[in-house]
Amino acid sequence: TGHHWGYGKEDGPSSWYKNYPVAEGNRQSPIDIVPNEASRDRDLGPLMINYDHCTSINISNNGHSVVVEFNDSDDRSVIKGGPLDNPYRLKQFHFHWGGKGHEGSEHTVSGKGFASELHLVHWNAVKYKTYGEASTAPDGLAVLGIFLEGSITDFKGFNPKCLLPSSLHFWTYLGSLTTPPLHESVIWIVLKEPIEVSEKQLGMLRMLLFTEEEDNQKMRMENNFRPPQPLKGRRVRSSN
Ligand SMILES: NS(=O)(=O)c1ccc2c(c1)[C@H]1CCC[C@H]1[C@@H](c1ccccc1Cl)N2
Ligand SMILES: [Zn+2]
Repeated sequence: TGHHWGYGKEDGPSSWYKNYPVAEGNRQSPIDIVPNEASRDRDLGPLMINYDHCTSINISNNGHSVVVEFNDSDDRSVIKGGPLDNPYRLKQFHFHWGGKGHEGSEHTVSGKGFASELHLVHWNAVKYKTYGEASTAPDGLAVLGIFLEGSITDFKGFNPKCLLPSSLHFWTYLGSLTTPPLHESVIWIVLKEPIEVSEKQLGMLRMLLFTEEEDNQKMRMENNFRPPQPLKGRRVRSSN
């Protein structure tokens, strides 16, 4: 199924274009966000996030990240408002992280990275019948990106509701999946305020192992982040 890809020297982000030519497309993610080049857009209403009745199904290691899947058979956990014309259903969340310090997030802010980045993945169930169909449509997915930075506080478990920072101010732009198949189907919403997690929690993410399918040797899963991609004339909007 599909081509093997990873974050190593041979199969990492700089080689993805070979099997996924869209890697060189016009709306690739992540990007470097430059706050004072973002345009404040008064038409951007507030983000409305309702995870009150979210039901997580499982937590798994898909070989590229640790993923928590949710029941998306109805609109119990949705995000709407902001740049979105419809409610988008929560499907899963996962993380990207680095081996140390301020490397590990996918988006950067004026060139500054964070220790990790949480992606809450939602799909447009109003316009599309399945997640798979939405994942290839230009307005099919909405991913909420939240920066994690190391500090002494803990975050309590994986309930996405308590993973949100106090402020829902955000940047938004049209982009793509940050991993193969790199579909240009994501409306990105990146929160300005990072959440704080403890070094212990970050250490846990860094401890996760994944297997190399072929030679089945254990490899450390870290630095599972794609570097920022060319903006190619796209506008980044900012909530007021
Ligand atoms: N980092 S990210 O937030 O830009 C992101 C968000 C959603 C998805 C992906 C990456 C990729 C990575 C694993 C699965 C694949 C995709 C998907 C899942 C199931 C079926 C089809 C597809 Cl394309 N879902
Ligand atoms: Zn991701």
